[in-house]
Amino acid sequence: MRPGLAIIQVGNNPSSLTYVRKKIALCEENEVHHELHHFPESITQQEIVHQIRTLNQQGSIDGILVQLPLPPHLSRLEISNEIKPSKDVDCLHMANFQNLLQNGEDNDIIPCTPAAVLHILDTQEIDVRNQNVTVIGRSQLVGFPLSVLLLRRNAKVTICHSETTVQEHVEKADIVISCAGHKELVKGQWIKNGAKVIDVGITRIPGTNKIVGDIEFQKALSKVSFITPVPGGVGPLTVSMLFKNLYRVWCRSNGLKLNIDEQDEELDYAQNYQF
Ligand SMILES: Nc1nc(=O)c2c([nH]1)NC[C@@H]1CN(c3ccc(C(=O)N[C@@H](CCC(=O)O)C(=O)O)cc3)C=[N+]21
Repeated sequence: MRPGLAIIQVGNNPSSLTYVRKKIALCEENEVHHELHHFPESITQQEIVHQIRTLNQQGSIDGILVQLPLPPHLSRLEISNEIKPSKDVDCLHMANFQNLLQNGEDNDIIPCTPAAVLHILDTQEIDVRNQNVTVIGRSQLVGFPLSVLLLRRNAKVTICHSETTVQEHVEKADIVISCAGHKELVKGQWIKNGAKVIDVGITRIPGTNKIVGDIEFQKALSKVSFITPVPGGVGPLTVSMLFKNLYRVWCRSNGLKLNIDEQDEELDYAQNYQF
C-alpha cells in the first residue's frame, strides 16, 4: 500500500497556502496518497479533534500533519497531543517530543526543519563541536528542538529570542542559524569573518510573490564562508524531510525494516537542492 499523508489546514494564512500546495505537489509527483482537510477559521476545537481521531483510525493514512500556525482560539498543544504518536510526522505530540529530547538524532522522528538544518551541516561537513553556535528563535517546531540537537553534537549553543539582544551573540558566533521570521533581522556587518550562516527565516513581502530571509544576504556574502539563500535554501529541504519522516512511519506501520540508503535516495528525487 502507498504511503498516505493527511494535512489539516485551518484558515487561509497565505504562507500556509503556499506550503501546503508544495507538499501536495510533491505527494502527486511521488504517488503518495494524500488528503487535504481544509477548514474555515471558524472551526471549533472539538471539530478538529474529531477529525484527528478519525484520521488516527484510518488505515490509508500513515502521517498526519497539522499545518501551523493555528488561529489563536485553537489550542495547539491539545491538538498536537490528539495525533496518534505513530502518525505524527512533525514530532508535535508530547510523547514524541520527549523521546526526541532523550534520544536526540537516534529518535525515530526529527521535526522537519531541524532535520533540514542538520542535513545541511552534514552535507557541507560543518562540524559544530565546540563551536559557538547562535540560534535565533526558540519555537517548539524549530529553534528549541534544533538547539537541543546541536547541544547533543557538543556545540556551544546560545539561543536568542524576542527578549535578548541579537547583535552581540551574532558577533561571537562561528555558526549562525536564524529561525526568527523577521526580515533582515541579522545585519551583514555583525557577522564574523568566515562564519557559516543558515537562514531558516521566511518573510513574505506584502503585495508581491517575494520572500526574504532573516539575514541581510547581500551584505553577509562578503563575510561568510557559507550561507544558505532564501528562497531555495532550508525551505525546500524542509519539505523533503517531511517525506523522509512519512517514509519512516510508513515503513514502521507496514512492518518493513527501514533501509537508510534507500531512504536517502528517496530524498534526492524529492528535491534538488544546491546552494
Ligand atoms: N506542522 C507544520 N509542519 C511544518 O513543517 C511547517 C509548518 N507546520 N508550518 C510552516 C513551516 C514552514 N514550512 C516550509 C515549507 C516549505 C517551504 C518552501 O518550500 N520554501 C521555498 C519557497 C516558498 C515560497 O515561494 O513561498 C523556499 O524557501 O525556497 C518553506 C517553509 C513548513 N512548516
